[in-house]
Amino acid sequence: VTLAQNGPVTLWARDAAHVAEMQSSRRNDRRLPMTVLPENVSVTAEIEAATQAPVLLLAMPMQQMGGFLTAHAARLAGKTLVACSKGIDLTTGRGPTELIAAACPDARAAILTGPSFAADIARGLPTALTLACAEDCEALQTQLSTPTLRLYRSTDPLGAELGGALKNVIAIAAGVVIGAGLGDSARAALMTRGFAEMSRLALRLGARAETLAGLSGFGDLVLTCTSAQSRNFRFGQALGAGEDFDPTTTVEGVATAKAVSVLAQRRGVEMPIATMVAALSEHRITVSDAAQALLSRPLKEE
Ligand SMILES: NC(=O)C1=CN([C@@H]2O[C@H](COP(=O)(O)OP(=O)(O)OC[C@H]3O[C@@H](n4cnc5c(N)ncnc54)[C@H](OP(=O)(O)O)[C@@H]3O)[C@@H](O)[C@H]2O)C=CC1
Ligand SMILES: O=C(CO)COP(=O)(O)O
Repeated sequence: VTLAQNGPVTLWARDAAHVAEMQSSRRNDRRLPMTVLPENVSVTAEIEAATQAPVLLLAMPMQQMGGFLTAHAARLAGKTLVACSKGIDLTTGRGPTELIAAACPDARAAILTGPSFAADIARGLPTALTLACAEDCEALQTQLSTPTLRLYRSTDPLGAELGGALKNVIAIAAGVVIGAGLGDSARAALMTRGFAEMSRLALRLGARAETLAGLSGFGDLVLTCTSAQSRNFRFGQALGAGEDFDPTTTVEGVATAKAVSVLAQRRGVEMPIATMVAALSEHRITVSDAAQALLSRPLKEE
């Protein structure tokens, strides 16, 4: 919706019935209710039509991306593929740009990530994001920025994608704290120690500290841990309150917590909060046992 201010946009979706509905109503009531699609957004179910452009934005749940890339690898060769997903693929332990590089080595991989709710961007509210690509991406930065969507460029896609993936895990923990009535002070402690463990893993994997401190890391951590608009936060809140949560809602932090626990263990990086979130999401531990386990860790220097 926001990119349509820069020129024509083609929106592809996999479900032909949903596409027909969007073409006639000019809205995506299933996914982004109340938003009218601008006239120069054409909606199609034909992947051929959607892959004519040189720049393609991939916006799907992380655990679906590997299958999509493999299925359409031939069509995606030579394109600039901008991942908008946040997470770590459970099967391979890879982030979005690493998945793209593995499935489509001839494509240019970039990631667009940072504090932003789709509904806010569509309403034209001011938003700032990180656009990261291993190569120079100044032209792409200009192409994808709009009067209300301000992109900062980075040459550290690994750091950007790890920040975006890991903040969802900490947001679940923040939601648990609030849902269980453990208080705002506990949430602030979890966010800070969460940021410490996000940075510890990311730096070990080769990311840059300044990327973690930027929009894609710290920025998105703050948004997701403090807003009830976040699905990861709300999922955690339900978990903390012992309530059910709609299983069809995309909650990226659940699979990512599992993937992170494996990755951290393999690399010998301590990630106590992510490990607790993985255990809580799988109901292997109670909220009070998780809180107790975190509080009783040996005292250390900050
Ligand atoms: N929503 C937000 O505010 C933000 C989301 N993101 C990230 O974007 C990613 C997607 O999230 P979001 O759009 O909110 O999730 P939703 O669950 O709302 O929508 C998922 C979309 O992906 C489509 N999809 C699912 N599986 C496939 C597949 N195998 N092939 C093609 N399309 C598929 C769905 O199609 P269908 O309708 O047919 O099911 C749907 O259009 C996540 O990684 C999320 O973290 C990042 C920033 C903000
Ligand atoms: O990534 C997001 C905000 O930057 C969206 O968060 P949720 O997926 O938790 O809704």
